[in-house]
Amino acid sequence: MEGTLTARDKVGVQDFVLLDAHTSESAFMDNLRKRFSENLIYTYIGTLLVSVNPYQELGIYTMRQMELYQGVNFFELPPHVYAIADNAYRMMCSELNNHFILISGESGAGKTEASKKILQYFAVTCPMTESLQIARDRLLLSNPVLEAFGNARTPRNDNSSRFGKYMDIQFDFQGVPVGGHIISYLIEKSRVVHQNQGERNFHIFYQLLAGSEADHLAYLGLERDPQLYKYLSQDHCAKESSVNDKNDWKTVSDAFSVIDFTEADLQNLFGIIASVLHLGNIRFQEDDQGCATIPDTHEIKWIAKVVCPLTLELSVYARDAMAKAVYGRTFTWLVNKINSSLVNKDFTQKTVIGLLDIYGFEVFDKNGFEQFCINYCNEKLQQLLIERTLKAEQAEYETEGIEWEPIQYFNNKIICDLVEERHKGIISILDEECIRPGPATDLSFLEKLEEKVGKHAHFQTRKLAGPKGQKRIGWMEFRLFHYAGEVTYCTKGFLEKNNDLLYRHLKEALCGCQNSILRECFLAAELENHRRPPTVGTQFKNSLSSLLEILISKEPSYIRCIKPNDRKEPSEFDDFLVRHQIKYLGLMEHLRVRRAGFAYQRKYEHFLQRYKSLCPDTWPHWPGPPGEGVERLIKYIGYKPEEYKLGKFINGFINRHQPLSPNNEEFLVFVRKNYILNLRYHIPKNVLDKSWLQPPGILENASDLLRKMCTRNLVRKYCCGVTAEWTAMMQQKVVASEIFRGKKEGYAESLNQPFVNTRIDEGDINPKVLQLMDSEKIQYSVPVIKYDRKGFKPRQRQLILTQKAAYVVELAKIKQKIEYSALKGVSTSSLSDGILVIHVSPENKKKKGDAILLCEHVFEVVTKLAMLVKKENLVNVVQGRCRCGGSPDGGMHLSSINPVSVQLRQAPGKQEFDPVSYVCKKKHASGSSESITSEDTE
Ligand SMILES: Nc1ncnc2c1ncn2[C@@H]1O[C@H](COP(=O)(O)OP(=O)(O)OP(=O)(O)O)[C@@H](O)[C@H]1O
Repeated sequence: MEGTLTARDKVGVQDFVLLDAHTSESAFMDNLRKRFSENLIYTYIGTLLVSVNPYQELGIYTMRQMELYQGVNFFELPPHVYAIADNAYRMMCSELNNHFILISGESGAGKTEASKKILQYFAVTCPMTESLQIARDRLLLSNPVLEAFGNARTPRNDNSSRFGKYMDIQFDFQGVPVGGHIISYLIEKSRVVHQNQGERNFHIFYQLLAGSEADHLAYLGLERDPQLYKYLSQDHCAKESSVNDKNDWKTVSDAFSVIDFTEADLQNLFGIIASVLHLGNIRFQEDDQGCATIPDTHEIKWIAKVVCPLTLELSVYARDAMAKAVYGRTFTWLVNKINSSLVNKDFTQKTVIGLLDIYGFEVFDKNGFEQFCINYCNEKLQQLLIERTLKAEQAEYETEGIEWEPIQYFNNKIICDLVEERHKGIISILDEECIRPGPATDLSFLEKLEEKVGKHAHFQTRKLAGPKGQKRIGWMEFRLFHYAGEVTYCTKGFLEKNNDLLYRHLKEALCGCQNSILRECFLAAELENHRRPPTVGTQFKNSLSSLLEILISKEPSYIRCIKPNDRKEPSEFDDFLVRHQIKYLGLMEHLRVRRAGFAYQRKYEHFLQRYKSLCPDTWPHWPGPPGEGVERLIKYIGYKPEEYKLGKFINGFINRHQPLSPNNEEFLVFVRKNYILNLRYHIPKNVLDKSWLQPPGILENASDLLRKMCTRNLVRKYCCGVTAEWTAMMQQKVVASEIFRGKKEGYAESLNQPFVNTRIDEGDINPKVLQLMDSEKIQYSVPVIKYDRKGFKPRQRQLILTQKAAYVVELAKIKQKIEYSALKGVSTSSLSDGILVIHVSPENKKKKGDAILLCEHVFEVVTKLAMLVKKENLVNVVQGRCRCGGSPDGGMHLSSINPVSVQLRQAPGKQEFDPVSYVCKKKHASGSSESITSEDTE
């Protein structure tokens, strides 16, 4: 096989494993350079693909090329990113397991391009049904949208991803791509308010200005020139970009329409983008008391009214913090929105191929908190690579009993621990500094680091470095010796960025704002929650740990991208730069492991299936055990003994159901170890998760015991986490189930909506009212009821209501009309009409009548009302619609309703009852707000 490969590939070797001088870095470099100069940018190390960015279009991504690689055995064609994609896809289809492709390399090395090529390959070559074309288009078109909002120009890359991206492509049992899911990691929010020399803000700002219609810009209060905006003009080069913003705007706009964004979504989204630009242009002046004032309120009218007695410096900080928070959360909203358009609603089992395109290792002249996070992420991914290749491969040879010379490699776990270890690592120390009382500063954080990790071999500061090293480290800096090289970080801004705080009153303003995207991003519940949110560092650490969990349970493929020069030039191969990347990407170590082992490793069954036609004894069918068939086949072809090795697997496998004996002993140990090791990645996550890794026959008893232990543990954990409020809510849910299960529409959907204690409170009403508000506003004084476990508390609130908000008034009427002792029962219809009727005692009825409510949370309100008056049995779920008068067809009988039932008298007979339209009609008739008070109706 090797011979044919070499003959076909005249330029160097297309698999580094075939290099004679496989330990020589120079030989590796020569091969890479030689191939690059002939525009052969791809080379394998076994199944790992090394890709060198050509910085030019090479014509190697055509339809013809895609067809060529489709379904062809991995080593039969020259190396290509399509071969990696195809291989993962074929394995997924034949072995029905999940895969991921990890694409790594430094900024500008070609990761995003590689992931796009893979996505295109699947889109073109996978089987497709007409109805699923939309899923495919959405997968493809999510890219330009995410790039517009998450990418920016940096000195290293005109289209640099400033967020990490993991995308799952889901396939059905026929291998058709049917959906997807994207997880984003740590978008670089600081870029919104500040960019270094030669860099730009996120593309979308420039695209909107360059491509949007003039009247759209006017509507947003924007001018076309980016230089007019402080957040876009810091580097004085916004216009000289090689990026074509106008064209890109068109692409992005077209993409939006495919991925399910409504006009309203887009209006809100670009309203936010415009607001961020206006926000950046707000200037502050100091008044006599040292407070900041805003001399020119022109911009404010485009955003909102903001009044705050802050100093000049704090005002600038607050403005920028707001811009960052708004952009960051809008980006998360965007990813969620794209996900909802990619979701596949058919819940049959899917297999997935995940694509991980995450920021590469970064070393700038000045490195801050962002670089610290990015490089920590790269350390974690290197750990994964070590675990899954270097370590795993060596362990496998050992298990298989194949002769092996251990390979030395640097295990970077020590650096991961330095950063992430609980209570001891840099992130914990930073968190402690962020929350401790007293004046914590970036400098005090640095001092804490020196005190706590000063002795670590991979950490250094100016104070700790000897006289020689001192000059190269500043007073505010610390240095980490990463696996990829040393990086000096400036601690300035670490505390602020890790805290990522937003003034409460700004949050309040955002919670109540009219833009529905922002209202989704800034929930009122956040203001009520007084617990400190996890810091950015801790959130990032947790999300990386979840990412690794996702990856570790899948079969890996790797693409290592290399950047040939810093000037984005085609055909320029900078030896120094490339050598450095080869080193830190661990390519030589990887090659040594692959070379010491065997380049091609397959299970006996798969090998035999693929090559059985080469030997008359195995063709068309080998009757015996596959291992023996392979041996026969290989001897027939004429391989020398040193050219192949057969693993032990096979004898043990055959005798796996026999009692323990030397024949199967090793196999059973291997199976046990494998199962336990695998099990740790498939442990159920919560008490409802009933999944469990299928055990091999010999481990059924052990697996059963383990499962019980695990369930007990999860139950204990669950019980420990149950609060008094939660218990109370669960009791309410049980009552709700007794009342509604099987009787009322929408009950099943209501199950996962939590009951809350303060449903009818200021916080709840205001956003609702605001949402419903239209131009016609009326001042309205209304008693608002707050109910909690102690009972109802009336309050008087001055609210601004519109007609459409009248249902709030309806709800408020209860208090005016009835006392709880008078409550005799509650009725709802079996439909999802949101209507409930509260029946009162006959004496009360004379005065006030039953109360009819239109309410969004019927299940909750009815349950709580019933429990409050201890009359669960008196809840009546009536079949059919609410009708006035009699109800011969079984609808809800409302004839007992007294004065409030003016509407009933006005709408006699069996007409449908609609409180909202009634109230609206009534108001229109009188033309005054009083017309909808209960006094009036009486
Ligand atoms: N296979 C390729 N063929 C042609 N040009 C390429 C290829 N790969 C990358 N490039 C060029 O290099 C540029 C940078 O590549 P890309 O954006 O993929 O880098 P990256 O590794 O994702 O960087 P970052 O980490 O900054 O996001 C691309 O915009 C494109 O111009």
